[in-house]
Amino acid sequence: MSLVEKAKKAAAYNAVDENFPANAKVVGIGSGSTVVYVAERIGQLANKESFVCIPTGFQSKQLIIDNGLKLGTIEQYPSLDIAFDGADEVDSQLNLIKGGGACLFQEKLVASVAKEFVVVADYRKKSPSNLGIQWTQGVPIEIVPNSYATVLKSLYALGAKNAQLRQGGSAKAGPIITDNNNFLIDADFGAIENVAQLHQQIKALVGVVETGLFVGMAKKAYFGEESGEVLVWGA
Ligand SMILES: O=C(CO)[C@H](O)[C@H](O)COP(=O)(O)O
Repeated sequence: MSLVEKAKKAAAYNAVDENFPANAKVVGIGSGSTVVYVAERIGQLANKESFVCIPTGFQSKQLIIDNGLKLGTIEQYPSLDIAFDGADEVDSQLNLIKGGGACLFQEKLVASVAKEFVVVADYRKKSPSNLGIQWTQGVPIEIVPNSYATVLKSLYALGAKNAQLRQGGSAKAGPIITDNNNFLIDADFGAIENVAQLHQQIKALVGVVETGLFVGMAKKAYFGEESGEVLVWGA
């Protein structure tokens, strides 16, 4: 197992071991490569029949099923005891950039209704100061497909240095389609001075479904370090 992979696993296992509520009934499972280890660890719990897991997308749903966990929907369970998810970048205030894996909207929906939201990541995700320094691919923004041209134009007006419709690359000709049948834009604003304000400005654009800026939502962040230790930010 590579150093990065070991770091992801250590962060995920620690986060579950230290935060999983004994009497949890509804648990959010996020998306990405680090959350794979969250689902694995939760799948090892002796009481796994006593709670239901809510996914943040297709991959997440498969993780829940593959680990023998009970699958539920956010429509059935609109309030969660805890949610775990990865991040693309985390600042010291626990603001996040998310959506690198294109699961943005459902990830925010699940996190927004969880009593506790715990982030799991490897050492590369820590921002030295502002968001946008470590993750330079741009802020992911989920949009209604036919609004892409107007939203792109507006993002440049808001100060984006670069904004691109995310393409499927060799896996798909044309833009990526999210789990909610939307498009994604990645907008690079450089180092973000005011995360909350930028989120509000982008969110106000017609056609924007949700931004990948998660402001003041996470309670804790667990980082697997290169040394093998786990660093915890937050309460
Ligand atoms: O936001 C996400 C998906 O949209 C992921 O949580 C984020 O990209 C982190 O992924 P990984 O754990 O693979 O680094």
